[in-house]
Amino acid sequence: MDIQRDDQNLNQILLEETFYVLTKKNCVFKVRLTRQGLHLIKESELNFKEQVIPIRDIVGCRCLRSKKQSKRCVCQSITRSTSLEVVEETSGDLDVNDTSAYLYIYAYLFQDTKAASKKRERTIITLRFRSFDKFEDNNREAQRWRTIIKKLIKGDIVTNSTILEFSSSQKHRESRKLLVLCNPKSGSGRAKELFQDKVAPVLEEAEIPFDMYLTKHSNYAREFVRSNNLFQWTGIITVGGDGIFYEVLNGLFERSDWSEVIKSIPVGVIPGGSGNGLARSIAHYYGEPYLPSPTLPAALAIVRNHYAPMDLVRIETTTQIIFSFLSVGWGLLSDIDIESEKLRILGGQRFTIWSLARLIGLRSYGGKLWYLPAEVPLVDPKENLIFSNNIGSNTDLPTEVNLETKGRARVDSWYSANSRRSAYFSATGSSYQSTAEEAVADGGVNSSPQEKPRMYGPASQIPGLMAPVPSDWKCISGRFVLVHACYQSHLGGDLLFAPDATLNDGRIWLLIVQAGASRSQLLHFLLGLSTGAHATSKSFEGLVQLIPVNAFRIEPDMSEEGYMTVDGELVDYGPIQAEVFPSLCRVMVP
Ligand SMILES: Nc1ncnc2c1ncn2[C@@H]1O[C@H](COP(=O)(O)OP(=O)(O)OP(=O)(O)O)[C@@H](O)[C@H]1O
Repeated sequence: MDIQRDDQNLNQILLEETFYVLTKKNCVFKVRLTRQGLHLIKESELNFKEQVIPIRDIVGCRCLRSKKQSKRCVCQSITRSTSLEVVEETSGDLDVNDTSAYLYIYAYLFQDTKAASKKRERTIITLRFRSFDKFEDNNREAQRWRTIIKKLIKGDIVTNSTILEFSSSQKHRESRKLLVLCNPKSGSGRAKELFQDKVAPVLEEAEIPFDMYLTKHSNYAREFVRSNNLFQWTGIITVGGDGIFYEVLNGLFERSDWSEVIKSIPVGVIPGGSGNGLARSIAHYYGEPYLPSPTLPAALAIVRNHYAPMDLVRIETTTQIIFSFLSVGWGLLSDIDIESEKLRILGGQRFTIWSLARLIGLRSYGGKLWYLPAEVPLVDPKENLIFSNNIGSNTDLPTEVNLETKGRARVDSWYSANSRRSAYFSATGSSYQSTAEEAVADGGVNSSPQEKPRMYGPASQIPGLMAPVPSDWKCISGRFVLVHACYQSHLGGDLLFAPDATLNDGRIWLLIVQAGASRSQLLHFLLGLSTGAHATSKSFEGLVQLIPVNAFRIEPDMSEEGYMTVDGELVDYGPIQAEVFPSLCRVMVP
């Protein structure tokens, strides 16, 4: 019953208007706005067709006016079609003869024709309000639609009384401002361009301002978040790989006000590095198409104002405390990650080549592994694995839809609104801080790098690293090819490590491969990591264990040398322990 009421609520008509397509005789569109989305209902003499643009696919909308046409050159063909150019209503360049108000609605439609070809397509719907003689009246109508659409995108409650409230001249004002920290050296060194070309345009469409800082050196982002007043921003975005996110996260825990910050300021990630495990995992949990445009689900996550709690893992080594969001590694996978650094120039292929090299010169490491098995799952992972809100848009919309209200005689030859080709308007108040400029907003970033900052964060619930392990922990001792823990589904863009993991399942997924496996078995295991087959296929039984745990400790044989990594970053080789803190921070999700 509740569901039915919800459905009715979703389909309640909030706004409705009739528009016309003047190029097609007698083609009338009824456009309705409901909590579910924008309904384009085509009514012609012969048929009736409804297409819905779900609210969750809409990133933003803006009201514009048509631009004054530049004077015709005498040599210009009079038959050349003039495309509509639009400007802000405050522009001195507007066409005063056209009193229409144009509402541009930007959407990224989810298309799920075949499971293999899920994708999002950018579409612009243009509604031309022209029923009144005066621009002010047309604009009031357009602004009313814009305000309500923006409220729905943000997830605000829209009632009949709020609609009335916004039918006056009240305009939507954006209250968000983001801090963007970009590592220009990550991946192939194109993270800044990636942000400017792929993400900034979506933020502009959503009219979300941001301040962007480029990191100048390793640990820059960490120092930045540790020492600046973060409350001037409503969210922090990292652009780069998992390394820059790791810096930001640990910088947050070096603040005495960490608890308030992680509760009130969500973090988001734009994948631009060579290791993008977190971004890939978030797209996976929410059923968002990741390839060929990995930045799009991340950009949508930022504009949608949706946050989800994420587990963090507190790591203790003999020298430091770390807060980790992705992984702890010892053995084969860490060796490949760290030692292939010297082949960086090869891009992603470095991992494949070094995997083969490491299989030929296979190593194992002696030591002890203790773990505390996870109790009954906090949530059923199967229920939670893919949480997709994607309503297939069921649309066959072109990339532009231009509709107008009936009204005054046409004053221009209309069509071709902003499209993929369009230049973007600058978002109000956004700033780019170049590498040449001082990035220090509050003057604190470069202060005393020698001083080791204190790590705050929640207190450990398990005995310290040097204390005996509790009796209910299990122990495996011997030689290991690898022990790798991960708390996300994906360890990297194409490594499906823990197929059942979710953002906040309260679990660490511990992968154990003991010595004794043949090279060919290990080759199959490494190949299986790309699809998750290592965890699901029976052929790996006895070779590979994937155990959900709440905490673990590794004590390597210190007479041997090796690598240990946390979130892909090298840490001191030696005893290490980890415990999960469920839902400790909030991340932006699509
Ligand atoms: N301006 C900079 N110059 C050099 N190194 C930087 C700079 N900014 C950040 N770093 C360091 O680069 C490291 C890797 O960053 P990131 O994860 O963003 O990219 P990546 O390509 O995925 O890296 P990797 O493949 O090494 O994990 C981080 O540990 C960070 O400390």
